[in-house]
Amino acid sequence: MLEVRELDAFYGDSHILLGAQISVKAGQRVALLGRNGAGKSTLLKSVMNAGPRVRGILRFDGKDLHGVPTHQRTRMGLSLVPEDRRIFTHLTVAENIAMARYGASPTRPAVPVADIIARFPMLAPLQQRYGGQLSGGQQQLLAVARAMAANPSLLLLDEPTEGLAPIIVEEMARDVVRTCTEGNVALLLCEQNIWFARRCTQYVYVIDTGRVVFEGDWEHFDRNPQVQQRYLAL
Ligand SMILES: Nc1ncnc2c1ncn2[C@@H]1O[C@H](COP(=O)(O)OP(=O)(O)OP(=O)(O)O)[C@@H](O)[C@H]1O
Repeated sequence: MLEVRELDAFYGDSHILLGAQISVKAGQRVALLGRNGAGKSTLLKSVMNAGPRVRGILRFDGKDLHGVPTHQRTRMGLSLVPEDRRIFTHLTVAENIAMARYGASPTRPAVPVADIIARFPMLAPLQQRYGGQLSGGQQQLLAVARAMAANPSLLLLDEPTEGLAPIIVEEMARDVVRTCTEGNVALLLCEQNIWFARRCTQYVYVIDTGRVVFEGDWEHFDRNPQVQQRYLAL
C-alpha cells in the first residue's frame, strides 16, 4: 500500500532524510521509532506533501505520489494527525469531526459523526464542548477521531501520546487498535512511547539521522537490545 524507497527529504538546504526505506501493507500497523530530530515527522510530512521537498520513490496503492497535492492524497485514503493536532478551538467536538467531510470524495465518503463518537467513547459526553475547552489528551483523541472520520485506508499518527496522562494513553491505544482493526485501516505511527507503540503496532522501523537502521517485528526488536541502546537510549 505505502512504498517509500530511497527517499531524500530537504528543508531548504538541510538534507534530513537520506535514502529512507519503509513499507506498510494494507491493514498493517507499523511503528516508526527514533530519537528527537531523527526524521520521523519529516517522513510523515513527506508522505503527505506537507512541508519538505522530496526525491525518491513514494507510492501509495501503486500510484506515484510525486506532484499529487495534499488534499488529493487525503482523498486517496491518507490521513495525517500532526504533532500539533490542529483542532479548531472555536468549533465543538462534533463540528470538528464533521470537518472531515471536506477531505471526502465520492469513492471515499466521510464517516458519520455518530459512528465516530461510538468508536471513541471518551468523546461522547464532550460532543457539544468547544475544542478550546478540552484537555490536551481530549484534544489528541479528537484529532485522531477526526482523522478516522475521513475514512482513511492509512492513518499517519505523529507522536499522539506526547505529554498525555497514562490513563488517556491507554484509552487511546485501545481506541486506535479497535478502529484500525474494525475498518482494516493501516497505521504508520511515530512514537517515543515504546509501550504505546508496542500496544498499537505489529512491525517496527527505527530511524536515525534520516536513515532506517532497524526493521522487524517486536520479537526481533526485543532480541536486539543494542539497537535499543544505541538509537533509542532505552
Ligand atoms: N521546517 C523545518 N525547517 C528546517 N529544518 C527542520 C524543519 N522541521 C524539522 N527540521 C529539522 O529536521 C530534522 C528532523 O526533524 P523531525 O521533526 O523530522 O524529527 P523527529 O524525529 O520527528 O523528532 P521529534 O521526535 O523531536 O519530533 C531536525 O534536525 C529538525 O531540526
